[in-house]
Amino acid sequence: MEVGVEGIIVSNHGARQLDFVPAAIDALEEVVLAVKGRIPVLFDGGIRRGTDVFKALALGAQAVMIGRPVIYGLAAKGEYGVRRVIEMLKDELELTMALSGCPTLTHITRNHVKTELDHRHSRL
Ligand SMILES: Cc1cc2nc3c(=O)[nH]c(=O)nc-3n(C[C@H](O)[C@H](O)[C@H](O)COP(=O)(O)O)c2cc1C
Repeated sequence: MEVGVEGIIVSNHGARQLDFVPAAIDALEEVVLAVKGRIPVLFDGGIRRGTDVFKALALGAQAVMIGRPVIYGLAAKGEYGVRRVIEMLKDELELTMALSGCPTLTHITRNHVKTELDHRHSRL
């Protein structure tokens, strides 16, 4: 931020280069906490269903991006397949929000998810 960065994408590039790097989802919260809301934090890597979108938003991402799922949709059914993948993610996210009592995206909070770290702290 000191050098003028206007946003951060938390990503491990789909773990394609180094498959032993930490999962992007495990790095997300640390980045969000460091940024303190000053710039947008986006997230990608491993988003496969609406519940994954919900979790990333709960951990503080402003938005998520997807890579392979749209490629799978494209390979299976062309343009229609890409549209279906996006529709499915949207429908699943909306269902997850409804089941979690979140009428809008801004209602999704950190309290909606528990991480391994939370569990570890609760045992101390
Ligand atoms: C076929 C393919 C090529 C990619 N090429 C690049 C690349 O050249 N540079 C890069 O930063 N990320 C690249 N990525 C990673 C994506 O930008 C993105 O971070 C990743 O696909 C998101 O994870 P997901 O596929 O699990 O949704 C590539 C991903 C795929 C599937």
